[in-house]
Amino acid sequence: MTATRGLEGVVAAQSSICSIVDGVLCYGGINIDELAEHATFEEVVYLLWHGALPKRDQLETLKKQLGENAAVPAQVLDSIRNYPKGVHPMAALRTAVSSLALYDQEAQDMTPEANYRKAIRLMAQTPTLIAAFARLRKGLEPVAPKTNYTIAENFLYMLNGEEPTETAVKAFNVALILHADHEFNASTFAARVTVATLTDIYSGIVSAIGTLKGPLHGGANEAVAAMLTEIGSMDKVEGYVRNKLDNKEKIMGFGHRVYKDGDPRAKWLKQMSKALTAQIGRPELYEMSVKIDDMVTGEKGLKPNVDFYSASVYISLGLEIDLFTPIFAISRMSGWTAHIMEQYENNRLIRPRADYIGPVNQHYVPIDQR
Ligand SMILES: CC(=O)SCCNC(=O)CCNC(=O)[C@H](O)C(C)(C)COP(=O)(O)OP(=O)(O)OC[C@H]1O[C@@H](n2cnc3c(N)ncnc32)[C@H](O)[C@@H]1OP(=O)(O)O
Ligand SMILES: O=C([O-])CC(=O)C(=O)O
Repeated sequence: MTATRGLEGVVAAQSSICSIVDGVLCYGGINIDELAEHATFEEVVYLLWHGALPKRDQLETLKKQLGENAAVPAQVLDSIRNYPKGVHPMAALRTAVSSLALYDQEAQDMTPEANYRKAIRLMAQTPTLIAAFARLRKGLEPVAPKTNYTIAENFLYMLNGEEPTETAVKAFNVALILHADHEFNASTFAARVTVATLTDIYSGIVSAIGTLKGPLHGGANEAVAAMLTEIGSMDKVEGYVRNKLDNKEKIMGFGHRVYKDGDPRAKWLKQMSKALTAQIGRPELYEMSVKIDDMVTGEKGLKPNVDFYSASVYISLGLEIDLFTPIFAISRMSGWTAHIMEQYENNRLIRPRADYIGPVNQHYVPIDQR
């Protein structure tokens, strides 16, 4: 038995949710470019969950269900009040989502209908949990969600306690669409492995959140923002990047396990970064990003992934850096729940083998003889 490091190139299961073929990303067979240009995030959620775009009444029903389920149980909100203020919001989200299960009467109901209702609640409540923690840690009261708002509107509204601008909602909607699913990425795979034991949907989502948090995955967008802050100005870009490359250190937001010729989502975020940084009067954030991109692409042949330009987009939207990965989680909740439901539909335990390379023919030695 020979191991494939990091399971590179291993096809682990069949799926009908999302495809990456020759660098083209599609949800339910629809190119991400068309969705980014025309769709709403709610349409994409429906597409991932049902395999087809919703008709008008189906979309209205889903929006109503999401709006009506956005408020979180009071017990969960109260427990968030007691979280240490300095913890990372992804750690807070991991615990908060886990605690949602404690107050969900249907948590252990494994019927497809109950799992679909839980997917709706998870999708609807994740933005509320994140916004509540983001406010409580600053000593501000949480803002209750509005039942008639979209996910993008509601999150920005709950976070800031004021009506979001049309520009912010539009940009946020596109960012949510672009991050919604990505076949067997690490966090989705973690979720599928977890629920393949036939445990509950919340357990799968907690695994996924913990997995997304890492800097090699979703956490990279925060690392990119930290890098832009550390660099600070255009004249420092070259020295910074050269130093990293010479020391063989990774530059966050570049490279990808699947895309070797560029991430199709990055061009959208690059375009948004250009427009939004100009609008807030900080074009240097975009210019520094482009210079880093040119150097890393030119010298290492590594292209920016979805996390690279999303950093300057989110900074432009006035979002705090440590909320970037939780925002990714809001979007990816749609994909995680879609994959969990697909896994349940045709389940088999996921259990690979290890290529054992440890010692053999050893014997038990009594403790005082070791
Ligand atoms: C939503 C997402 O999860 S997108 C990915 C977000 N993660 C990042 O942006 C973190 C930075 N990027 C990386 O760490 C990697 O490119 C990953 C994790 C995305 C992909 O990893 P892998 O497919 O395992 O590639 P791996 O890490 O083996 O890299 C292959 C080679 O490219 C180099 N490399 C890969 N990414 C980078 C990078 N960002 N900066 C510098 N060098 C890099 C590696 O050092 C390695 O070089 P070597 O062969 O000389 O040792
Ligand atoms: O697919 C991956 O490995 C990582 C990624 O881009 C994502 O999860 O969006």
